[in-house]
Amino acid sequence: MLKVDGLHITQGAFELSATFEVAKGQRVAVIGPSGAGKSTLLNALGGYIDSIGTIRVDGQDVSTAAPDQRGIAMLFQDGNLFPHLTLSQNVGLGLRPALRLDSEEQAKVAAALDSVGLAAFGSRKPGDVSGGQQSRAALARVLVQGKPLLLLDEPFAALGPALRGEMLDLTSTVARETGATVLMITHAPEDAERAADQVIFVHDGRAEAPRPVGEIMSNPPEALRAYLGR
Ligand SMILES: Nc1ncnc2c1ncn2[C@@H]1O[C@H](COP(=O)(O)OP(=O)(O)OP(=O)(O)O)[C@@H](O)[C@H]1O
Repeated sequence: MLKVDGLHITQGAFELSATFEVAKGQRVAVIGPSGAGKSTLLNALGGYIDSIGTIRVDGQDVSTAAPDQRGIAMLFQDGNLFPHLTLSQNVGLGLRPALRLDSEEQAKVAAALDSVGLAAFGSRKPGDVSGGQQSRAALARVLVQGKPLLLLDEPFAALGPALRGEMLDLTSTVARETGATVLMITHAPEDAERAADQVIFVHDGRAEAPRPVGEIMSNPPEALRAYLGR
């Protein structure tokens, strides 16, 4: 579903290489030391920074495509909700930046809000809901786009453990329902064990091919063991 071949990214003095494949519907945790290049990898896949090499999504070469033409939706760490817009409007931005939605698009927004348990909260503004509800709205904005590949850059890092777990489970549920493939950066190995099928370990200038989460966590390679402190 995602095929990355000879990807090479340069950011100042930092360089990262990656060659890997991810099958459709897989939930993949991206882990590795701070500064290893996890965000850089996702930003390059999403088309937000330049890279060389080939990125294929569902068989289509999107290496030079604009971010909105890649079949990819990305959720950033802070969720980026606009405080002056309602949750519905914030979700609607995922469909149409100008926010003039037709009735079909409005129905999609309502369905996305419903899928994250916010059906009754669409008319509220971010400041009038809890942090967890804000996270749900940000997730809904990604879901409403209906893209086959979701890239999540530590979207729930600011939440407490219980809420974070809840959001991870919700992400898993909606990914399963929609058949979306998910790549999710996390610093917490327990998040990977809870919500991922596979792990991409990023270190020493490269992103390794995904390995099953149980296998890599129970028998971590040396560099991962050092990172995990085990
Ligand atoms: N615009 C930039 N110009 C130059 N170097 C950059 C730029 N953005 C990031 N870097 C460098 O690229 C490297 C990888 O950064 P990146 O944010 O991808 O790491 P990360 O693994 O996501 O880290 P963290 O876990 O701390 O968020 C770092 O050394 C960082 O300083």
